[in-house]
Amino acid sequence: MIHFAHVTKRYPARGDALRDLSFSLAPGEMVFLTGHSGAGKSTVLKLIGLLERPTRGQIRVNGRDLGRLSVRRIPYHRREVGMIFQDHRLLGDRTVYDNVALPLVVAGLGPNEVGRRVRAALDQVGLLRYERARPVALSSGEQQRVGIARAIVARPPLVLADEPTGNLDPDLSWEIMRLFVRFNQVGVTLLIATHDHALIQALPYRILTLSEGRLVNDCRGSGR
Ligand SMILES: Nc1ncnc2c1ncn2[C@@H]1O[C@H](COP(=O)(O)OP(=O)(O)OP(=O)(O)O)[C@@H](O)[C@H]1O
Repeated sequence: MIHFAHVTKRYPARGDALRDLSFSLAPGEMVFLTGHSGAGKSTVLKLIGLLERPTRGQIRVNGRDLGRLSVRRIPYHRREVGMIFQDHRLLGDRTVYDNVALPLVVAGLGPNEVGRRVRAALDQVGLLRYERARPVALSSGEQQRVGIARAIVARPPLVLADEPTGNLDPDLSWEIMRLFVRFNQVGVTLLIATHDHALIQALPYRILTLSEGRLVNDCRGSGR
């Protein structure tokens, strides 16, 4: 599903954020990406979502060489990659329903299909009753779940999450992880960047560790 081959990313004036990074994720895997602040975790996710381009190396996602993707194909790629951010990035002046509907409206789906899919996504994250609320009226954990519903509403085969539990207490963090496990059980591939060592060690999933832009460990959580 994801192949990085000798990827280097240099931000002008900041040096290399990623250095000669190679790794692969098979379809259907759920993998955590960890490492110190500034290790390059967000940069990996941005490269996969085409929010940034590599300086060197090749990235393939879902069979596509991102370096050869024409500008016309970029929206199709983005539709196949659901992105979840720590700060939710919700539109404050729109309802929960409108926020979740956005990717489908942009994709040109009709209102009936949008309604069906938005309600299915809100149901999955347990927020159907809040569809008419504004995001500010919700708790941080609920806002994060709205962001998750928006990321999965177009049923992407790949979901990326950047510190999805960063602002949440342990109970809410577990709730979010249980959602991810459920998505993974129905075949979604997930790559989740996180600092939360206790959480990821307690789950039996693969853990990639970055340090200063290099992959320094590829192991599995103990699940205990
Ligand atoms: N847009 C940018 N312009 C310049 N430098 C950047 C940019 N984005 C990231 N960097 C730098 O690249 C390096 C890697 O940053 P990145 O955000 O990928 O790390 P991270 O592991 O996600 O960190 P954190 O856990 O703090 O979010 C850092 O040194 C950062 O300052």
